[in-house]
Amino acid sequence: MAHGRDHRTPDGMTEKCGVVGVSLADRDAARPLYYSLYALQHRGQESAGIVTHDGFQQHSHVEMGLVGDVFDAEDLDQLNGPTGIGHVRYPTSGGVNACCAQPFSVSFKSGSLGLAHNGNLVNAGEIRSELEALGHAFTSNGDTEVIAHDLARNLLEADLVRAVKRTMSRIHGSYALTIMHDEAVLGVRDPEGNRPLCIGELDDGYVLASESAAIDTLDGELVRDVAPGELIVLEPDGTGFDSYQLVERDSTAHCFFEHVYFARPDSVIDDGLVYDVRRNLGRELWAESSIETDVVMPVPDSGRSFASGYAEAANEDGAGVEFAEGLMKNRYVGRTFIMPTQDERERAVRLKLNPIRSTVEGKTVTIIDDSIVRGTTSTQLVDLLRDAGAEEVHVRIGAPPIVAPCYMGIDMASRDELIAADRSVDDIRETIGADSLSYLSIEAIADVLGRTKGDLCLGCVTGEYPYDIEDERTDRDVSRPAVGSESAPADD
Ligand SMILES: O=P(O)(O)OC[C@H]1O[C@H](OP(=O)(O)OP(=O)(O)O)[C@H](O)[C@@H]1O
Ligand SMILES: NC(=O)CC[C@H](N)C(=O)O
Ligand SMILES: [Mg+2]
Repeated sequence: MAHGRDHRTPDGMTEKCGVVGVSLADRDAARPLYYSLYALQHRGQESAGIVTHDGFQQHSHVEMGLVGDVFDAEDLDQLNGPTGIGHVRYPTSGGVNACCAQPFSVSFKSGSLGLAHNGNLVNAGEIRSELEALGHAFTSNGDTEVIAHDLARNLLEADLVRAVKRTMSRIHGSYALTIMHDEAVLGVRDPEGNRPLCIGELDDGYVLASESAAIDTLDGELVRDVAPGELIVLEPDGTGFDSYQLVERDSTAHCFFEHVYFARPDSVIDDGLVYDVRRNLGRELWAESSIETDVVMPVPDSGRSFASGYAEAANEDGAGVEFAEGLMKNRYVGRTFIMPTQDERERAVRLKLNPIRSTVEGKTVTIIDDSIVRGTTSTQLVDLLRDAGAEEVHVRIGAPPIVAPCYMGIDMASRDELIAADRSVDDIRETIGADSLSYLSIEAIADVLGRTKGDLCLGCVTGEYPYDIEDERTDRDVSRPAVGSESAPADD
C-alpha cells in the first residue's frame, strides 16, 4: 500500500529504493524493466520511473505512484531502445514529489545521462554547494541529482570509467546506482557494500538489480553480486559485461537490516538466500531465548521465516510446539512502520492483522517478529491476543533492539520515537504488555551472516556508525550530517 504518501513531510524519510538496469540484444528493454521494478515494489512506493536509449536519443517516463499505476501499455511502447534503467523510490533525501522522482536525466555537452540511486549520501550538501558555485542548476533538493551532476561534470574531462571513479571518490554514504550514459548501462555499488546490487543473465542480455528476485521475474540467472566499490558496464548489445574494481576498502559496512527486514525472502543477497538467513536467525533466537509455549506464531509478513526456524529448532529440542499462522493478514495493507503518524500506524496494524481466536484461546502463545521499531505492532498484538483468549503472550524478536536512527536510508525514526532508545528490555516488555520479551544478539546476526561485526553496518543497534557522521541529529532530515573525509582513490 502506498502508506500515507500524501502526508509525508517534505524531507520525510524512509525505506529503501530499488534500482534496475537492462541491456538486450534485439528487443526493447521497457517491459523487462517494468517487470523487474514490479518485483522490487516493496523497496519503494512513492514514485517509479524508466529511462531507455534507442541509440539516438533517451526516452523517459517518471511519475509519482506505484509501478502498476505509473506505466500503461502506451507508456511502455514509447520507451524505445534495447537498453535502459529503472527506479522505485522511497525518499530518504529531498522532497516527496515529482522533482525528486528517479531516474534523473541530465543532458550535457558530451551526451545524455540517466541515474537511479538506492542509498543515502552524507555529504550531498557540500558537493551541491560546490557544483552550484560552478554554475550547475538543480531541479530537486535530494542527494541523487548531486551524483548525476558530479558525474556529468567529470564526463566532460575524463572517460567513462575514470569519471565514475572520480565521482566515487567524492561522494560518501551508501549507494547502489544504475546509470545510463548514452546507450551504455552501468551499475555501481558503494565501497562499503552497504546497499545490495547484483548481476543477472537473460537469454538475450544482462540485467542489474537491487535484488535477485527481479532477475528471477525475468526468468534470468543470478550471475553474482556486484562487489563493494565495483563498476559494471553492460555491453550495449547484451552480450556481456565489463568489471572495474574502482575502490577497495579494508572493511565493508553491509546493512544487516536488509537481510532481517527489507529484502524479499526469495532474494539472494551477498551470496545468502534471505529466507535461509531469516530461518537461521529464528533458530538462533530459540537457542538464545527458548521458552515453554503451546503455540509459535509469526507476525506476518517479515516474521514468517524467523518463526518457522524458531519452531523447527524448538521441536528438534523436543519442545513439541505447534506452529500456527494465527495472525491473519489483510493482503491490501502493506508495510506499517513507515507510516507518518502514530494514529495512522496504529489503525494500519489493526487493519492489517487479526488473530484467529481458536489458535490462541486458553494457550501460551509466542509471537515471533523480525524487529521492534516504535513498538506499535507488538503492543497492539499482545493486546489483541489477550483479548482473543491467550493465557500468556511471549514475544521473540529476530534482531537486536533498535536504539539509534539510521542515516543510510532506512526509516528508523528519531531516537525519541524508538521504543528501545532509552529503555531496558524489561521496560520494553512492560510497555508492550508481554509476559516475556527477548531480542536476538548482535553476535548471532554476525554469525548467521557469516561476517565479522566490523564488516556490518550496525549503527541502528549500537549507535556507532561506520560512516563518520559529525552531526548526529534527533530529527528526520537525513541529508544534513557531514561525513569526515576518507582517503580518496587515486584518479587513475
Ligand atoms: O515496532 P514497529 O514500529 O511496529 O515496527 C516493527 C514492525 O514493522 C515491520 O513490519 P511492517 O508492517 O512494516 O512490514 P512487514 O509486513 O513486511 O512485516 C516489522 O516487520 C515489524 O513487524
Ligand atoms: N530510499 C532510497 O534509497 C532513496 C534514494 C535517494 N536518497 C532519494 O531519496 O531519492
Ligand atoms: Mg512486520
